[in-house]
Amino acid sequence: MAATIVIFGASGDLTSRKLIPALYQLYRKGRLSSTLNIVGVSRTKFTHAEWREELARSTEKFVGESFNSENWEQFAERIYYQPGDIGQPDDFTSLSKFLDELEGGETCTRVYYLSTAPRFYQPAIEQLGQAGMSCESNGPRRVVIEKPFGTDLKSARELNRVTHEVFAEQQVYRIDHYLGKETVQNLLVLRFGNTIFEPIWNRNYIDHVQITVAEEVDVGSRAGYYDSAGVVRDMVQNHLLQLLMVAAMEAPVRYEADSIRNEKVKVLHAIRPLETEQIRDYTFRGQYRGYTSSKGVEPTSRTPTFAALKLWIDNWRWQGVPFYLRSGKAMSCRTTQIVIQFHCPPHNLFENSPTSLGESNRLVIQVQPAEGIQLHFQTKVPDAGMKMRQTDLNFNYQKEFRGAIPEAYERLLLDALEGDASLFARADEVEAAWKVCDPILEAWTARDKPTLFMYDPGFWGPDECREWMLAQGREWFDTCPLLG
Ligand SMILES: NC(=O)C1=CN([C@@H]2O[C@H](COP(=O)(O)OP(=O)(O)OC[C@H]3O[C@@H](n4cnc5c(N)ncnc54)[C@H](OP(=O)(O)O)[C@@H]3O)[C@@H](O)[C@H]2O)C=CC1
Ligand SMILES: O=C1O[C@H](COP(=O)(O)O)[C@@H](O)[C@H](O)[C@H]1O
Repeated sequence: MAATIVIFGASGDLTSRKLIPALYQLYRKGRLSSTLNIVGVSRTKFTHAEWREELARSTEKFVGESFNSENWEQFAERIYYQPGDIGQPDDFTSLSKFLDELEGGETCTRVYYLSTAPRFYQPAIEQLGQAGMSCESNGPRRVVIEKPFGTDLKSARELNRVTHEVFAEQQVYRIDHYLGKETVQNLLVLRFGNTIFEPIWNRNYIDHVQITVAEEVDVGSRAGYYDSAGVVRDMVQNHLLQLLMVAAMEAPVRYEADSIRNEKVKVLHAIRPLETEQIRDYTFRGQYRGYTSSKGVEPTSRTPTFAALKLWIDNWRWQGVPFYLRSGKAMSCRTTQIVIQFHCPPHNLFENSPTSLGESNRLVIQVQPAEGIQLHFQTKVPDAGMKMRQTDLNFNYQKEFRGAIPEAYERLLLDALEGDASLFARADEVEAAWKVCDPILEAWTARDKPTLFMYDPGFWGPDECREWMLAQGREWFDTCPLLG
């Protein structure tokens, strides 16, 4: 079936940096229908040709060597631009007419991608409804909504309510680009496509799980947005909780959107709610030195750029196993990793048997940038009695498959066009994620809020966070992945 993707926020950063490069890569790989049209909408007065020229420049910059100008010219023939303001109903009438003419009245899949500031999600959805553009009489109609989906539980519920007045839930694709990352999907394969991991993936063998999303970059040019959001809204509510769900969920019955999302949301429901008096013991907030000098940030800002949480999942599998989540900007290196830390052996047979967690088995899932998996285990040192040493088995995606790892947006855009919502968040899922985060956000802004610890850029967050872990007999896995 023919398809049209309509991008609201056409002149914006996400469109030029991620969406169009991803669509171009899909085209280059022959994965897009030859009848796909791409229509950009924003207020800037581009002609079709001007927008194509802009995109040629940005796409060349962002896809690097894989850019081919001949190929681009063919791809660009299907790119159109329609100026429009989300606040103007007439602009939706004109857009609807333009799309109908472009599609020639044929049955056609339409995907509306909301890549604008979050305050425009609700009006854009309402306008699409008023213009009759969600009606599926001439083919499927879907809406992709970028993150953040709300700023707390109340606003997320309201956005869901408004969305559901116009689109049925199966038409709604709430994006979290971490779910489009190859290694996150590989975690599903690791867990449910093998027999050896599932029997040990529980409280009997696992001491704790660490999920780290460390960024080397600071807030950069997004300081204005970031200062009102902070790390919990920007990273924890979405990306970190998604990683936690995939690591902790039960096996879905089928690889199909609702089976997967049913299991994921059960994990969120099982997270023990943090009582106000526990927030001080179970959460940790930090800010990198120099943050308040960034352009767009209040000099007195107390916005956290670093967070660490200790969460418990109250179910049969995970009882007694803490999940540590940590994320921060301006840290030592860029790394997203999930560490499954196994218990020490129950009996010390050898002279230097592992007696600390740091020496016992550990499975490290490197989500990015050195995509891969490492298993740390003990081996005998040759010719040295029964002395042992920690070593690892190392699977590296790039070495194994010798191809570039596709951008998350490639997979997600293709899935949205094909109607597969498995890697998108469902309404109840985003609300349940806010239910986990709201008490933290409230306690962190209350009068007697916990200390905001400072850290130097280029480190693993505040020293006090390391000490907090050590006091629990555990250590953060502070290792930058080896690249190349
Ligand atoms: N950039 C990124 O890396 C990421 C972004 N996101 C999310 O994606 C969304 C877009 O982000 P980003 O591209 O960075 O934002 P930008 O500020 O770069 O772009 C916003 C876009 O919205 C358009 N716009 C603004 N007002 C209107 C209006 N009244 N009617 C129609 N269009 C309008 C702007 O164009 P014009 O002024 O021409 O109208 C522009 O194209 C945000 O929700 C963000 O949170 C999520 C993850 C990463
Ligand atoms: O959604 C966001 O994600 C990016 C990090 O994404 P990654 O794919 O580069 O890991 C983060 O920098 C940004 O603040 C946040 O809004």
